[in-house]
Amino acid sequence: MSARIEARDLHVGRDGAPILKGVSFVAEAGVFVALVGPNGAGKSTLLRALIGLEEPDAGACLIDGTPARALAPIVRARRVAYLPQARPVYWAMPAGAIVALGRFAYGAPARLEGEDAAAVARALAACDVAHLTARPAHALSGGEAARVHLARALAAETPALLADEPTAALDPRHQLAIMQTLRRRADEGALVIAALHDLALAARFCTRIVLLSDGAIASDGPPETALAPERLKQVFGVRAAFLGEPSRPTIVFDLPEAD
Ligand SMILES: Nc1ncnc2c1ncn2[C@@H]1O[C@H](COP(=O)(O)OP(=O)(O)OP(=O)(O)O)[C@@H](O)[C@H]1O
Repeated sequence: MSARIEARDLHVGRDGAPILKGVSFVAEAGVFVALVGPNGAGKSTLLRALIGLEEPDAGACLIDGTPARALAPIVRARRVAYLPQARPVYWAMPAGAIVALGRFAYGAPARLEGEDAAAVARALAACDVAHLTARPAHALSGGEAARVHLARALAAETPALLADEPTAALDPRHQLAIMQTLRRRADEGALVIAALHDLALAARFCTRIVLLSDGAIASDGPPETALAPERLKQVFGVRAAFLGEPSRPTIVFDLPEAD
């Protein structure tokens, strides 16, 4: 399994306003990258641009060396799975059918067989949603729906997986289980990039943190340097104290003291 995703001096704007202002980075197979930053920093825009859903104003996004927007959607879908931040479902589709969509790019028949069925079963188990497959997707709880949509992305078993807030709305047990699953995917050779707000989870499970601030990379490296307290103060405007074992950190945040 190989995957390489690259942004080269990427500029993306909307309605004449710049959102990403010269983002450059390369991520390769076998790494779990956390993309973190304040609300509005540009994390979702960057993930969308990396897979070709945003047209750069300047610069480029490359998937395995090819501009993302030049890849045919079916080819791109076999290389990169994407979990968007917004996942609305307005109709009574069974949750199991949503997960099965993860095999669509491989031409899977409506009634899954062989490797397609096995991949879906693995994803259902990883996201603890096998008991929900017959339920209509629009009638799931927020966390159940989030896990079903992640299972859809995991079922594709692509060399790269880009996930926008995969742990949002999840209870603590499922947050840990999902982070473990993503970590395992990377250890097995996939490239995983996840936008995350929980910095303690990011520091615990990811070996590389890309900290985005106002459309640019403020730091990029291992958790201990990319999430150093002075960085967090600069970027998030909070005081941060790391507690506990480095392998299982807890972070306590405080608002800055009044001058
Ligand atoms: N369709 C749009 N039109 C205009 N501006 C937009 C649009 N979508 C996003 N933006 C702006 O682009 C900036 C980056 O948004 P983006 O969703 O990428 O941020 P984010 O880092 O993912 O934020 P969050 O943590 O809140 O999910 C924000 O200022 C946002 O208001």
